[in-house]
Amino acid sequence: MSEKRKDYLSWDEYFMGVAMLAGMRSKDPNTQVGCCIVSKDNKILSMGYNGFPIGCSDDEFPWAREGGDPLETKYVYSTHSELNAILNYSGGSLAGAKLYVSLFPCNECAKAIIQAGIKEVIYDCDKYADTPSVIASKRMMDAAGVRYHQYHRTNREVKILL
Ligand SMILES: O=c1ccn([C@H]2C[C@H](O)[C@@H](COP(=O)(O)O)O2)c(=O)[nH]1
Ligand SMILES: [Zn+2]
Repeated sequence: MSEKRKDYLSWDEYFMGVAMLAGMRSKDPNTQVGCCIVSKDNKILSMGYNGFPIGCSDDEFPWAREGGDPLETKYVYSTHSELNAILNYSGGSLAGAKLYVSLFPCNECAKAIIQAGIKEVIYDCDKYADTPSVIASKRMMDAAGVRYHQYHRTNREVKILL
């Protein structure tokens, strides 16, 4: 009898891979963020990516990062991947869940994560670690007992023909 496969994805690879795949739906030209929320017993509960709210056209609202008028930048309109994933969940409580995300959550997402009862955050990139937003995020998650740690990249290449 043949043995079971040995090179299957680990749970972390699987969930971070799903988060990264979700991020590939983002229309943000600079930073695409994906998120995957998982139950304590490793079941996927919800996913999300950064984008504009329903009814706010990707073609009409601005994707710019800078400009004299804040109303002409994406920041005042985009819904973050973590918030989308939390809001996309229609199954009841997310208490005790884990959240995989490709970018460290900002302070606004940290508030939503804490209030949803999510207990663990696994993130990939932390490129805004020095900003007040991420410093505040870590401060709030520390105070609220939300654990966070960086995903350990395995450098496994996953090829999917679509
Ligand atoms: O917690 C977060 C923080 C940011 N995002 C999204 C919001 C924006 O669409 C991009 C960041 O764009 P930059 O050009 O790198 O400033 O990331 C998120 O989804 N979650
Ligand atoms: Zn955020």
